[in-house]
Amino acid sequence: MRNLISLADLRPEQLARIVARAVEFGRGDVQDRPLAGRQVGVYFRKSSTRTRTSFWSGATRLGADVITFGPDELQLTTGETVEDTSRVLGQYLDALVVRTNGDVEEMRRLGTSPDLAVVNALSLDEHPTQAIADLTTLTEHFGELAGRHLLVVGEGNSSGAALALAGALTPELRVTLLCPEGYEVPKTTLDLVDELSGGHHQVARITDPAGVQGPVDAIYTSRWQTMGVPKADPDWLAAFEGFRIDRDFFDRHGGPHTVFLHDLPAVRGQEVTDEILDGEHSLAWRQAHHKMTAAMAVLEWCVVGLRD
Ligand SMILES: NC(=O)NCCC[C@H](N)C(=O)O
Repeated sequence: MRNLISLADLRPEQLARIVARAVEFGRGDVQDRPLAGRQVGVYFRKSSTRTRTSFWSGATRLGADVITFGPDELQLTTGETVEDTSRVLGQYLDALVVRTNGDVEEMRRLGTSPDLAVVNALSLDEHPTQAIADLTTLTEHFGELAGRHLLVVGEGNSSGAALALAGALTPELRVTLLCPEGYEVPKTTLDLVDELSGGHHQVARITDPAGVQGPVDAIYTSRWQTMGVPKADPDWLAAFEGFRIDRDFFDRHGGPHTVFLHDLPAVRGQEVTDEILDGEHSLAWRQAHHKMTAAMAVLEWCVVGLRD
């Protein structure tokens, strides 16, 4: 059993292998049921449309049985420790897919049972399986990531942090994080990017849209209020002026072959216009499909290992 709690735990070749497997699943390449007889728990403390359903559906397609837990259904809510929960659930389950209000460190405590593979399906600070779905979408579309330039626009939230770490593990991919001042990817994540890559990466951080060195190959955005939670500053919207992905932004920083990605859910008209989200350059809906192929590749890697 192997956890997938942070992309920082993966070696570059492991990430590449998981993405390649997800691309295979995207071609409908599921010959057998590698998780037959396995039990996968899905424990979500926060709302989810894509991640919970895609893990559930993906696990079932791989032959596993799935049990789901709502936010208040485990004794964690009544004070049982995270470690004790892990020790017990490890005796029933092979994997536990978790979305919490906590950080990666809390998830690591849940991942202490050697018999239970814990998968981070979004923590406060990172969304690793989203980044795997994103790299899968880009790899499927472009054939390879080498030489491509991904522009990540908006709040430096859990998806942005995961993409920064993905950039550290994929030095052949250029990743520019364009986040408004005060809403950037945390410095701890950027330090981790340096550490993981030994300084050999193409992850850059800017706060002014005029600083984008385009045309880029992919423009990615995410809703501005992470998990729909209102921001503390009543004037926060002012900081995001110029960050909406509309036709003008797309034409200024993209080209005829540039694609658009969004982790969804979208707040239409805010971080992206309908024209772009539904337009011919949008891969956002295919990207949503790859939530499932990524989930399948991650579960297979965690529980039985990927075959070469
Ligand atoms: N695709 C997803 O997993 N969406 C969940 C929300 C992620 C998004 N960045 C948000 O925090 O709003």
